[in-house]
Amino acid sequence: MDYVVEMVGIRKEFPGIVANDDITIRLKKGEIHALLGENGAGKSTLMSILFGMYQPDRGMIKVNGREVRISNPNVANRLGIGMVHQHFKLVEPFTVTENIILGSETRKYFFGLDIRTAAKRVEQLSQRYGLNVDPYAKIENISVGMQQRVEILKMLYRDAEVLIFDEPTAVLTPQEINDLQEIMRKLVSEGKSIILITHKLKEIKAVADRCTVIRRGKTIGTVDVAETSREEMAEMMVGRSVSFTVDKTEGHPGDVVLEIESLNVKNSKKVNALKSFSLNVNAGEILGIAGVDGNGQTELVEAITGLRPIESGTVVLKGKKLNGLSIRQRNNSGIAHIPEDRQKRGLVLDYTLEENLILEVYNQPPYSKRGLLRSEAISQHADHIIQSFDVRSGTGGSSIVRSMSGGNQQKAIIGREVERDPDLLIAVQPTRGLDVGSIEYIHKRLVEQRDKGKAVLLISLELDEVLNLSDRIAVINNGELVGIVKSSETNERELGLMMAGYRKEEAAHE
Ligand SMILES: Nc1ncnc2c1ncn2[C@@H]1O[C@H](COP(=O)(O)OP(=O)(O)OP(=O)(O)O)[C@@H](O)[C@H]1O
Repeated sequence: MDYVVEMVGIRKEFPGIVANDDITIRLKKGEIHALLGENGAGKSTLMSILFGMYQPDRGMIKVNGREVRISNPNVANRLGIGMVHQHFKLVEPFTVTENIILGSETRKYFFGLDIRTAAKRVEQLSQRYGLNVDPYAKIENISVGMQQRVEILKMLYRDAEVLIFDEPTAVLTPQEINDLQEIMRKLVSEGKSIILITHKLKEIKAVADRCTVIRRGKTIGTVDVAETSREEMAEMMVGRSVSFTVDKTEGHPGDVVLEIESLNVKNSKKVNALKSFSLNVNAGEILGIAGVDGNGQTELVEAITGLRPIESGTVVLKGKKLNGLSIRQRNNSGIAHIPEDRQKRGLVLDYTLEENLILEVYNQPPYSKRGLLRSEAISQHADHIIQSFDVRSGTGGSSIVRSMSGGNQQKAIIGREVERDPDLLIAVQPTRGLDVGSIEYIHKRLVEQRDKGKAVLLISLELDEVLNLSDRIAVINNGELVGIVKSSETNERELGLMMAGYRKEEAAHE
């Protein structure tokens, strides 16, 4: 059998946890091979080993049939292995070509003598694989989807034959996801081989040939994707059957909790991002915002939470005007916020999990008394959240958050915010990067919040999630409210049209 990469019996231990415990995965030439596993199952660790960032404690790696030792990423590159990380590693003020040659530049390139030759090669690669990237564009001026293509070009420029994608669609819009899938198909049709880490079973069904499932550091098996259902893969992954729909009864909305009236807000480029935007969210309801990324959702959340100034209009929470209040004052007024960017806004990565779980309340009893932190209360609080939200990490509350898997970081934030018992819970992309088992769990917790009488404002780019979870859906387009629909009376098609700017009545006739 023609395997381009074989990883056999890989073991990797971190303090307090065996991240990879005898894992085996074999990649055939020209296939898209999905790597599926729960949050913290050990996928990123395994791929970091293949990319030379970690050394395995045990096990063997073969590339094109030859046993190799991959001591660092340069060795991986030389062996034809490239990786697109979850968080891109690009220099914003540089151009596409400059970013691509960075690290592989010869003296010639460095002194700017031959950027043009490099740009030409970038252009050729871009055309060959249908990437459509302008070699001279600056990174700061191109979309996230384009930036990802630059990362792909970086691998191709270094003649990578094996391409590792670590949750590549987590940051993409639905259209960009389709485009990326096309690109992947093109790459394998030209003889490249792909390992795709993803939690999205739909995507695995759409593009992958085979799928290796791991659970808690161990290989469960490798299956042929065409012959395996989504349910079967989910069950292999979490060890129990998983429901893909949200179980919820009819909501019982109460009084208005959040009142937004004629809100005008500018974005970072000083362009109007919200235009006379009005919306109410009631107690006991989940109101979902549906929209293509970049249509004002981020600015809306920032205006409510105090991260962005309001030009005009009002934001009122339970009868109290929030305009002009500080972020802390708003927090104390009853707002909890699960932010879009968990690493930048949600966590202090070099703090412990315990410390992260009291970020907004560390100065309040029972966590501090007469200016002193009370470690026992802080530990108990952390243990409670770790237990009830199934947050997995090496050494519990004392784990440094940076070392935790992305999904477990997210569960920690959600636990922290829900436990604050807010009147309004703003959840932005709450299940981004989470496995299906955790998504099911988080959805239940959000519905539980609703049933307890909280107002939940959900912002998600996953239309499935908005439809499944919300009671009412507000569609936003270009900073304006297109309309509000009941989720029980709409469907993906109608929402899609409204997201493109059609009013509800027009969408019905399209
Ligand atoms: N550098 C490290 N130091 C200590 N523990 C680590 C380190 N890297 C990973 N871990 C732990 O190893 C386990 C596996 O993590 P890994 O990131 O490989 O999981 P994953 O399957 O990629 O998860 P996710 O889907 O959430 O990204 C986790 O419990 C994580 O906390």
